[in-house]
Amino acid sequence: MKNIAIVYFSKTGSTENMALAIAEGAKQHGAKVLTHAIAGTEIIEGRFKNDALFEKLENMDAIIFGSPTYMGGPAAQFKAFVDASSETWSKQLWHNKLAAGFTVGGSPCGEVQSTIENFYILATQHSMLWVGIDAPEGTSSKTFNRLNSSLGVIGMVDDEGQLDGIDIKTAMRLGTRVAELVQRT
Ligand SMILES: Cc1cc2nc3c(=O)[nH]c(=O)nc-3n(C[C@H](O)[C@H](O)[C@H](O)COP(=O)(O)O)c2cc1C
Repeated sequence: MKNIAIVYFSKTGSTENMALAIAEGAKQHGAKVLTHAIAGTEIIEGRFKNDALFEKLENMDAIIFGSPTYMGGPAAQFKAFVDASSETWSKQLWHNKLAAGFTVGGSPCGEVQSTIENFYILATQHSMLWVGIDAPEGTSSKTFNRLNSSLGVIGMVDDEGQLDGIDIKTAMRLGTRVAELVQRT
């Protein structure tokens, strides 16, 4: 059985809902999934510290990154995790693992793509293999990937902080896709 980790930060729950949908999609396709929500208690004097998590991540076949978009990029809590991965980077311990990413924003643009680009750079620094979104229902689908992202899954909350069901469906599909592709590695 292949192992997929989903490492994310979420404050008000929408990014977490996307993470859970990705996990569900991956599990339905036979993967074992580790979800890790970054907690404030893991950040000490600005530095993320969780050695046990990094040990587990070494044994994953794929790692999926998620954060809300804050001010046009990942939240500081997620960036703290990214910075803590530098030791892993120096040893290239994530070499050739699959990687993917997801974010949630509050605006149709909101510079949310920048957050996914940030994850992509993280993945390539770690020599990981990036997985974007495919279009299983065709590129003109109105019921999948409504924000038409290719690099990663993007959700947008409404004024009540709620995600659209299509965003959840797209997130689930990313989990499925990563679970399918990881079988080939
Ligand atoms: C400090 C802060 C900065 C934000 N910056 C952006 C932004 O640049 N672009 C955007 O589209 N949404 C922005 N938002 C909206 C959040 O991305 C949105 O509320 C998201 O659902 C929060 O995710 P969560 O529910 O997982 O905590 C911001 C929210 C906060 C609190």
